[in-house]
Amino acid sequence: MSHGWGYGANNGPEKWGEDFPVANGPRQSPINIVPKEAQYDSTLKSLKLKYDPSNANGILNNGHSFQVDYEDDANSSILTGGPISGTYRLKQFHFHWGACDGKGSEHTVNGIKFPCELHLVHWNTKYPSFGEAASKPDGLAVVGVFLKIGDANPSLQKVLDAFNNIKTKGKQTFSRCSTFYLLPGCLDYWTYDGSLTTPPLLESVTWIVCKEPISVSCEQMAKFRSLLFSAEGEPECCMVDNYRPPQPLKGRPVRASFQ
Ligand SMILES: NS(=O)(=O)c1ccc(NC(=S)OCCc2ccsc2)cc1
Ligand SMILES: [Zn+2]
Repeated sequence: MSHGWGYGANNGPEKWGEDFPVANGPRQSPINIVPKEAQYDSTLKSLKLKYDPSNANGILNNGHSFQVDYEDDANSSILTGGPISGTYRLKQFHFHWGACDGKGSEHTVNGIKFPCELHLVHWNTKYPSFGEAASKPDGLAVVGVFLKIGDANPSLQKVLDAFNNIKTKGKQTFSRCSTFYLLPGCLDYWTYDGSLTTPPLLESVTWIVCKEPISVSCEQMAKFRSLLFSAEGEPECCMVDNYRPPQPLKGRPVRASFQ
């Protein structure tokens, strides 16, 4: 792949292995979750998420998705409990979505795709930085939340209202949005050992996928699809279908925090 990775025919997920051989590794993400095959584990703790909106740094169109970055120099927005031990700091959150409501999520459930999936990215504070943690098997923890079509999501709307300023790759703007309200009411989850779902595809992620989706309206999904992969002045390329398909489980256990 001579040019940067992306989601097109020439640089998409089927080609990533050329530059990132770990793409065919033993613990790649996402996966298809089959609830009946998940093992209930009564020792799994409940998720503890503490998010402080005041350390949100702003929203960036990074050319693959948009992400809301967080100040991660203190334990103000953290994940504890769940399947992890210790304290993981929120670094950013972002989404993956489709060109239509029938696809877009990275994880699937019984082969079902959701129109969108939220990823809340955290790193283990036993390491000095995200970059260090990203190369360790217990370095990262990503909380995945499915979005399903329904009522408009007021918490999401705060992020979408900033979209006119970040239409093209490289644009960023300020937004103070509270991550906490992007979480579902019930925090039952599945968990398994996996990887980043985009290059460099590092196998350092403890995945925590919430069973309960949050809602997003059709109009809000249309707003997601108004962003561009392309930079200002380049031929316009709509930011849609920025998801990697499920990868082989290769014998990994998927545990459930609920019966
Ligand atoms: N979709 S995902 O949640 O698996 C996910 C999360 C973070 C990233 N990458 C990030 S935040 O990279 C920051 C730069 C970096 C530093 C060391 S390795 C990557 C890629 C995919
Ligand atoms: Zn992601």
